[in-house]
Amino acid sequence: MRPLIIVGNWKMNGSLASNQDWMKSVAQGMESGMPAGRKFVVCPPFPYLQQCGKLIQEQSIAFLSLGAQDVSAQSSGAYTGEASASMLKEMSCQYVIVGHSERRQMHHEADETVAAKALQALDNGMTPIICVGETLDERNSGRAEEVVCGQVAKQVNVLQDRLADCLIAYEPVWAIGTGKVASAQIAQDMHRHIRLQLAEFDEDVASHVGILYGGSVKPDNAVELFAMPDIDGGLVGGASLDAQDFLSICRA
Ligand SMILES: O=C[C@H](O)COP(=O)(O)O
Repeated sequence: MRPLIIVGNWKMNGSLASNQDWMKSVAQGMESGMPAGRKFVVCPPFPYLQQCGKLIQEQSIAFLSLGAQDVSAQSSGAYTGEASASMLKEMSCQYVIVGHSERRQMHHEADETVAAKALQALDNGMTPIICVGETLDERNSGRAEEVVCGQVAKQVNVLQDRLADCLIAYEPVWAIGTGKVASAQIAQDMHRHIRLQLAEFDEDVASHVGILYGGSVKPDNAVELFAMPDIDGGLVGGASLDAQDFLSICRA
C-alpha cells in the first residue's frame, strides 16, 4: 500500500516573518491529528531551509518533513549559485524536487541532468521527486503520453531499480499556476500509463513508486484527485502558500 504524500512547493515565495506564521498555523492545524498513512512535505526556497527546519523542530510538527526545490547535479566544486545534495542533507532535507518544468523551461534542464540530480539526492539519503509533464501544444497535438513516457524512460535508463526509492510527479505544464486543473480522469489515465511503463521495466518498482499529481491542486479538487487509484498525492504550488489551504489539502 503506497502512502499518500502531499508536497508543498513554495517556489520563490516566503519571508522570514511569513514562514514563521505559516509554520505556527500548520503546527496548530496538525496538532489536532492528521489522517493516518499520509506524509507531508514542505519545500521552501534555499535561503529558508535552515529556518524552516528549525521551526519544524521547535514547533514539534512531527508530521511535516522538509524538502528542497532543486539540487546540483555535481557533488561539490566551482558551481556558482548551486547547492549540493550533502548541503541540503545537512539542512535536514529528506526530499528534493528535480526536473520541475520551470527549471526545464527557464534553465534548459535536460532529462540527463534531471537524472544526475536524482542520483545526487539518492546518494545522500534523500528522496528525489522527479517531475515530468507535457505542454499544452504537446497535449493538443496528441503527443502527451509520448512526451511523458519519453521523460520517464530517460530516468529508467539511468536510475534503474533505484527508481523504487524515488517519487514521480506528473505535472502537465498547462495546469501549473493556471487554475486549469487536469480532470481527475485525465490525471489518472496518465498516472496509469506511467505505472504500466514502469511495470515493463520491473513490476515491483512500479507498484512501489509513488506518483504525485501537480498542477492547480486546491482544497476543492484534491479529494477527487486523491481518490484515483494511481494518484498517490499532490505536488502543490500556489495553494501551499496559504497554511489553511495546505492543511485542507493534507486532510483531503
Ligand atoms: O510544484 C508545483 C506545481 O508546479 C504546481 O503549481 P500550482 O499548484 O501553483 O499550479
